[in-house]
This record gives sequence, structure tokens and C-alpha cells, in this order.
Amino acid sequence: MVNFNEFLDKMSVVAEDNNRIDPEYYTKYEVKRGLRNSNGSGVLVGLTEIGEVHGYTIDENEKVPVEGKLYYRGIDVSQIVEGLQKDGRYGFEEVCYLLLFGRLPNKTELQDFVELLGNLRSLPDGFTEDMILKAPSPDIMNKLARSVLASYSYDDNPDDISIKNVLRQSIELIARFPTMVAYGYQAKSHYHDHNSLYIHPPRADLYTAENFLYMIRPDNKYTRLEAELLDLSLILHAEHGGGNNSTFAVHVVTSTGTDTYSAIAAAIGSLKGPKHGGANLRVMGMMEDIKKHVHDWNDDEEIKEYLKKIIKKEAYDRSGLIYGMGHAVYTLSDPRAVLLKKKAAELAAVKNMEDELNLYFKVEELAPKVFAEMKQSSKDISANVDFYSGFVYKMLNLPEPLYTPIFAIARIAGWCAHRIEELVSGQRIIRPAYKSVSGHKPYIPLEQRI
Ligand SMILES: CC(=O)SCCNC(=O)CCNC(=O)[C@H](O)C(C)(C)COP(=O)(O)OP(=O)(O)OC[C@H]1O[C@@H](n2cnc3c(N)ncnc32)[C@H](O)[C@@H]1OP(=O)(O)O
Ligand SMILES: O=C([O-])CC(=O)C(=O)O
Repeated sequence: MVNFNEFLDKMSVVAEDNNRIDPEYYTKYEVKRGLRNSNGSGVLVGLTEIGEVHGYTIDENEKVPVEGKLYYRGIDVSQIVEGLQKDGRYGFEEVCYLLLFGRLPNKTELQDFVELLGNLRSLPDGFTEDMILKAPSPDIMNKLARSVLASYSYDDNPDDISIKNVLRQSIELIARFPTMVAYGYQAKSHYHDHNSLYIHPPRADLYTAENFLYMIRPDNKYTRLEAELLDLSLILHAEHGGGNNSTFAVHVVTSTGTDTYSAIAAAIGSLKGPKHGGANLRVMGMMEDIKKHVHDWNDDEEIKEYLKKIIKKEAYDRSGLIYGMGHAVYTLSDPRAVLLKKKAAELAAVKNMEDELNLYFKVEELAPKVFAEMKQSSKDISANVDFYSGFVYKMLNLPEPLYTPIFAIARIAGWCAHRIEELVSGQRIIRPAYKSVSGHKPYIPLEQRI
């Protein structure tokens, strides 16, 4: 009998060899690798009115770095946050409304929308037992994607891509994501980690952030400060233009005319990746690794040496990446990281975690210097949204397996808005070109092969 492992040992080398394309071809055929232009800007593949990510200007085809700005439907996110904080209100629901419908709700519209979301949080009958508890996963993003795909079978009208039906599915998904994540987490915690099982029914009278904390805590307790911070994080993660990998996946999959669940499941798979939303989890692992190996957290040289090792693929996960640093669009700063850093500083003072926070500050300051030295690169890197989010969640006592799923609970709003925009305005299957560089070979009959 064929030994599968031996087969894989041998054939993985063959697969690797036969899938390696000469790097020079990419230059020769002017391939826009990663859909980037030669100056590092993104290739223009679409138009959107939902989100605007501003990280540089172009002067004579050169990128000129600027402080980052983020707009939802044309409104500066910092202003949205400021406005909400001034009123002392939770704001994630308002942001969902803004993203989906393109304008801010008035008081009655907001009240109705908040009530609607609250009433739609419960999963369909039998869903929790059959789709979540019977098939727990060690990974909540994987569980979430499966829950989204399973939703197809519980929908009486899954394939109808009229805007009314897609909007119905979108609002249901925005309302149900926190429940799917909370139950997926409880199932993992029980079946994989042998803890007690807590299935708290969602509460319709709570805001999204409050309800999520209510559902994941065994005693249902949370403070106003905790809920406000989670709400802020949800607002900041809700949308990021059409080009970010998960949202682009929504555009690509939607452009085929397929159902909502297929498009959203693809986005979840994308967001899970460590170069995208999964980075918030890797940042935590990386910081633990730095804490373990750097003896003096105030010694810049020692920290720099360790960061160099990370870039040289000699430390942490050997990917060569300093997680939470760098962005495809932002250069000097990511406005969300700036806001989260401020919150992290306020919380760290209360929680007595200032030493650890100082280490984050050091890594944030030193990583760009090490990057510039090691890569001989003029590319500006700075802390992105994932750099401080995990640290904030840690101070809120949120379990690590929930960090990337919380990103998804927020970004589903942007994904749905972009799906609707693609259906209304895209209207063309997305199909870029891949040039074949294999050349042509004759088919060799089986008996003549060596
Ligand atoms: C929500 C979000 O998705 S925010 C991003 C979260 N991701 C991370 O934090 C992971 C770390 N960062 C990264 O991997 C990158 O900065 C990305 C993927 C976010 C953006 O990448 P881009 O700006 O498109 O840069 P690109 O992928 O072209 O990289 C250019 C070079 O810089 C390197 N580089 C970019 N960021 C980093 C980093 N944080 N650490 C080390 N090297 C980096 C790349 O490895 C590449 O090196 P190479 O030319 O030797 O191959
Ligand atoms: O825009 C990107 O490339 C990544 C992203 O989604 C974000 O930063 O929120």
C-alpha cells in the first residue's frame, strides 16, 4: 500500500519545483504582483462610495507619505467617534446603517434599526445544536465560516440576489455574527478545552458590544467602559474600502452572481489570514516571544536586535514579518491604531500594565527603523489597526481566540455594503488575466513515460 506520508514527502518537492515561476518573468511581462503598481500604489480595479482609505499622495508617479485618514461614506471616522463620544452613545449600529444605506440615520431611524438588529440576534431553531455544538472547531473563524455557509440551508430564499433579499440576508448576518462567534467560542471552550458550556440566549435590549460581552462571559457581567471600548473597536474595524483582501474577495465572488453566504464565507477565510485580520492574534504571540527573549524591555539595542532576527526569519514564526506593522495603503500612520493606542494607554494605567504597554511603544518606534535598515527600503511602515487591538482586548479579559472573530463581527458591515455596491454598480464578472509561461509540450502516452 502507498504510504501517504512518504508520498507527500516526495511529491511536495515535485509540486514545489513545478510551480516555481522564474521571478524575472514578473518584470519582463510587467505583472502587477499583488495588484500593485511599480510605485507601490494599488492597481485601480473599481470605484466605491463606501469607504476611503487615504495613506499617500502621488507626485510625479512617486508615493508621498501622509498621515492616514479613513472615511465612511465620506465622513471622517475620527469625527464619527468624536461625535459619539460627545453624546456618550454606542455607535456600531449607527455605522452599520451609514455603511449599508449611505447616509446617517435620524433618531427614529436609528432607534428602529437598533431594535431590528436586537430582534434578529437569535439563530434559527436547531442551528446551535446541529450546526455549532455538534461540530465544534478549534478555530472560531473556521466555525464562523461554516456557520455562514450553513445559514444557506436555513434560508427559504437563499439564491435571490435582488437588493431587498440581499439586504435582508445582510442585516440578519450583521445581527447574528456575534451569536455565531459567541456560541462557536463556547463550543470550542467546552469540547476542545474542557471548560463548562455556557449558551446564553442573546438579549434584544442590549447594543451589539454589550450583548457580545454578555454572551461570552459565564456570569454575563461587563462594565460600561468595557462595552464602550469594544463598541469603539467595532466601529474602527467596520470598513476599509474595496481593495482590502477580504472585501475584494466579496467583490470577486459576488461578481459571479452567487449567493450571499458563499461571498461572505470567502471573506471570512481571507480575513483569517495572518497578513490580514489574523495579524491581531500573531501580534500577541510575537509580543509574548519578544517579552520572553528580550531581557531589558528598556534597552533599544536589545529590542532592535530581536526585531532584526524576526525580519531575518530567525525568530518567532519565521515568516520574516513584524506583525501589526506595515500597511498596503497607510504610510506614516493608521488613524485606527492612533485611536486604539490612546485607549490602550488609558486602560493600561488603570490595569497596571504600563510596562507591557511601553514595550509596545518601543516596538512601534523601533520596527520602522529596523525595517528601513534591513530591507534598504524607502517604504514607510507604521503600526496598523492590528498592533494595539489585541492588547486592548487582553486588558478587557477577552480570550485570544476571539480577537480575529471580533474583527469579522465588525467587518461584516463593510462586506455587506460592498456586496450590495457590487450588485448595483459592478455588474461585470471580475476576471483579470494570467499569462501562461509554460510553453507547449506534447502528450506522452503512458507506456512511454519514465
Ligand atoms: C487589517 C489588516 O489587514 S492590517 C495589516 C495586518 N497585517 C500585518 O500586520 C502583517 C505584517 N504586515 C505585512 O505583512 C504587510 O505590511 C502588509 C501585508 C500588511 C502590507 O504589505 P505591503 O505594504 O503590500 O507590502 P508588500 O507586501 O509589498 O511588502 C514589501 C516588502 O516589505 C516587507 N514587509 C512589509 N511589511 C512588513 C513587516 N511588517 N515586517 C517585515 N517585513 C515587512 C515585505 O515582506 C516585502 O519584503 P520583500 O520585498 O523583501 O519581499
Ligand atoms: O486595507 C487593507 O489592506 C487591510 C484592512 O482591511 C485594514 O487595514 O482594515
